[in-house]
Amino acid sequence: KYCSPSSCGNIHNISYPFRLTDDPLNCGDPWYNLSCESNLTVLHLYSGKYYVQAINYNNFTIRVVDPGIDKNTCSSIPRYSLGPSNFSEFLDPYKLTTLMWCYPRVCLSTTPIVFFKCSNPVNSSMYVDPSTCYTGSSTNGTTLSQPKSRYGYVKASTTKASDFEDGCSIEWTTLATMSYEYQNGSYQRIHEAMAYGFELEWHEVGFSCGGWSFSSNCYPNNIIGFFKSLFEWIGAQRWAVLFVIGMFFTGRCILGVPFLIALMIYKCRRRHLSMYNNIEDFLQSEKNFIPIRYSYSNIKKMTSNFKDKLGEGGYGSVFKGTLRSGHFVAVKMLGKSNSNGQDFISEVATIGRIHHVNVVQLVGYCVEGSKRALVYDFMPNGSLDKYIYSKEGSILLSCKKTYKISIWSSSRDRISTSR
Ligand SMILES: Nc1ncnc2c1ncn2[C@@H]1O[C@H](COP(=O)(O)OP(=O)(O)OP(=O)(O)O)[C@@H](O)[C@H]1O
Repeated sequence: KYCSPSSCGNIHNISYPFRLTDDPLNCGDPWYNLSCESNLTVLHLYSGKYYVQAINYNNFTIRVVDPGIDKNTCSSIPRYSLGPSNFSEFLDPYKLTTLMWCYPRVCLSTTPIVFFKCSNPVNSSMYVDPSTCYTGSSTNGTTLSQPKSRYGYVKASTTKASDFEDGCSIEWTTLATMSYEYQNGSYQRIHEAMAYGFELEWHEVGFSCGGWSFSSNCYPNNIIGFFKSLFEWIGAQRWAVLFVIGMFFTGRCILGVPFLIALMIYKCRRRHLSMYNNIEDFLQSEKNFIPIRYSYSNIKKMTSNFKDKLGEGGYGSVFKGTLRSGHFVAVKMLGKSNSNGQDFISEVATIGRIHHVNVVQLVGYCVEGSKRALVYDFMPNGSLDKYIYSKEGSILLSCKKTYKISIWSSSRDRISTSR
């Protein structure tokens, strides 16, 4: 219904329900096919081909003319025979109907034009002698092409059985849209009306599918009908559908990848944040016991940018540092920590609380993002294990002293060797 209009010859507005035979299948209604032949728009009616003169979409009428009629040649006669009975009397969406228009002063109707052949001359006002048209005078009903024994007449109105004159038979009929006053006029007027053509009406009103409709097809109102019309629609719009699917997947790729990256970053940050939260919560709850908190820049400063490395333990490297007071410290950088900061928490929670002459003192700590450090008193003689597990011959401690230290030592090995 929404296809752009087609055109052929003088007819430029061929649109729904009409369609040209070459138009796309989804355009127009197949019941209203027109063909374009030698630049003339043709309507096929029964076995005849009629030239379309005009299509009026406001009053739903199409005007056609018989190709045999030439408006300048009075002797031209219709090529095809057609009568009112060929058209529906009802408002039928699939059939054209004859029509009658009545204006305030005049009524126009699609009138049957009946061509008679009679064996005797007829004296009736309804029977018009066509020979008057091209001879200028009556030749008693004979036309130039007719044998003298037969008399030709034309009657422009609906013909009942009682209208038949003796010895007359119908040769052929055609239609012309004309007013009533033309019906009783001369053959010239009747010929003019035939050259104007006849109007037929189509009916869009009352066209209801009652189910799933697609283009001019109607499908039953059930699931199968729905899918049939859906697939037909997809078939007709396949380029648009392919475009939308393509856009969908392209969009997914373009937007999906950054979205995935953003999601991963978010998840990662959440994990780290929860770890930091664990530590911060612990520090808040234990603030009465725990030692000084240093910033990471403090740590860098006190270790002169991690210049002097003392050793490497299970959790990271230990560097020598100096506090502002001049006091030496050992700074343990917790690098290989477990994910939720438990190692840091347990170290601070245990060592931070212990104040014993034999246990190395935790002076402070640093928590800044993923950077964590523990600051201990510096033991100038190094780790106890250096003495306990030293190679044979280099033992500096007597057995008695080693035993004494062992008794005093806690589960941790940070015990002052200076004692
Ligand atoms: N307070 C300190 N004073 C001087 N040196 C230290 C101090 N703490 C650690 N060190 C040095 O750093 C090294 C590593 O210490 P760290 O405590 O990290 O390791 P560890 O005791 O061997 O193992 P773990 O990580 O399981 O405790 C020690 O061997 C020692 O030489």
